[in-house]
Amino acid sequence: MEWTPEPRELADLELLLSGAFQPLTGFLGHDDVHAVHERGTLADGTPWPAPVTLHLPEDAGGEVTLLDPEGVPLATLTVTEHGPDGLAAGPVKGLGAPEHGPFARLHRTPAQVRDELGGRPALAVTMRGPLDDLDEVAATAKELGAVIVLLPLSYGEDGPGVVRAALRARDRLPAGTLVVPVPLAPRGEPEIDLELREHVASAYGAAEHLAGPEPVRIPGPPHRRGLVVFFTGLSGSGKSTIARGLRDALLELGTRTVTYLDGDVVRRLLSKGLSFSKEDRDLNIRRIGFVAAEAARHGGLAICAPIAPYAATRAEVREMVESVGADFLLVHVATPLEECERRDRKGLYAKARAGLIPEFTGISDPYEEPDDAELVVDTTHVSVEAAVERVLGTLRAGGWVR
Ligand SMILES: Nc1ncnc2c1ncn2[C@@H]1O[C@H](COP(=O)(O)OS(=O)(=O)O)[C@@H](OP(=O)(O)O)[C@H]1O
Ligand SMILES: Nc1ncnc2c1ncn2[C@@H]1O[C@H](COP(=O)(O)OP(=O)(O)O)[C@@H](O)[C@H]1O
Repeated sequence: MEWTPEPRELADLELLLSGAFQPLTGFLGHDDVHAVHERGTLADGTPWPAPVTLHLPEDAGGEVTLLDPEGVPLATLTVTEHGPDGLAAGPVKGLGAPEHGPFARLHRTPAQVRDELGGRPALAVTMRGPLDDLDEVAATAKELGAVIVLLPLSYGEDGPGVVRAALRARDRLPAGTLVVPVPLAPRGEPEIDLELREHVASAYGAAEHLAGPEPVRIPGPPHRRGLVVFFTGLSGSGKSTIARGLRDALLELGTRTVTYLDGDVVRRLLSKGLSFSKEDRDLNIRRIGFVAAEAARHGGLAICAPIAPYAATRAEVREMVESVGADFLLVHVATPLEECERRDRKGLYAKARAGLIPEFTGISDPYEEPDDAELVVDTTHVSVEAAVERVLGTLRAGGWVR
């Protein structure tokens, strides 16, 4: 079978294939993960600081071809173990796919770098942001008589920026300084992260390792940050009416760019042909989330108003949006079913009751009430203007709109 791992898993795969995670040659199984957690070693006692794991779907086994998000086969995994938690272990073998992505031309395997060093001692500096003390790096290298190898840890959105910082630093360090991006995803705990960086540095031939300072992250002010306002609620609850009112109010203010993902337009274009089965609804919501996150990635404000009946799928969209550095605001339009049905603007509830529309949300299909909404609006006794004003008030209070 074929499988596309998550971005973090793909980053680990690249390090397994390049040899940067030596002595590992594949994803870890239960016993190794357990030993790593308990003792900071693999099950056989080899020091190793962090779990390197992969989740596969239940039915996976045997040989699995691992693909990148664009479908390019990267490696084969021979599954030797597949636990009930989905964790799959086994050795990986690269398929020689050409690397792409920003600064791919700078990537080199540890063996290539060790070759280039030709036995000279190396001082590796792993970086997640700009280096604040280049003099110290230069002095340490001089003391050791070592070549400086800058290893920008290029995983994630900030990756290209870290590589640029390394290239700038190289220009101010002694001639011969190397820059080799390494897509090492950060681990949750700083000490584990540091230990893993040590391992990677020594794989690249370093006699000594310096860890660059953690980047200082100053998030932009909320009115410049991307934002997705995501309305959820039953059909007829008032999502589209409030969403349109919000869009118009924002356009009148003129302080933010607005992308409005109208539910009907989505179903006519982006999600044309999808049904109202759980699977298709989930796909519809993921598509909406994907487009909204792209709009928010560069500081835009996106408004979406689908029913989005499933909590897990809404959570996925929240995650997608937050992973691009934007904010996510869930607005539950909590108008009760009786009121939606009384309004029955499109006559759909009557048809659903008569059994003419199967799987109709609230009648013959589930709606999972959110327990994580930033704002809840029941429109039963509220005017449209007042409902819009409540959302706008939340945006003003959070500083997203000025
Ligand atoms: N079976 C069934 N269940 C619910 N809704 C149905 C169904 N069939 C058609 N419709 C019409 O489709 C609109 C909901 O589409 P969404 O894309 O928002 O739904 S979902 O989020 O994918 O669940 C919804 O529009 P709104 O009234 O604007 O919510 C309905 O008019
Ligand atoms: N406070 C309110 N906010 C939003 N809609 C309201 C409100 N009060 C009454 N309505 C009416 O409820 C209906 C909601 O329909 P719509 O916005 O299409 O809902 P949905 O998009 O959730 O299916 C509209 O006819 C609208 O005029």
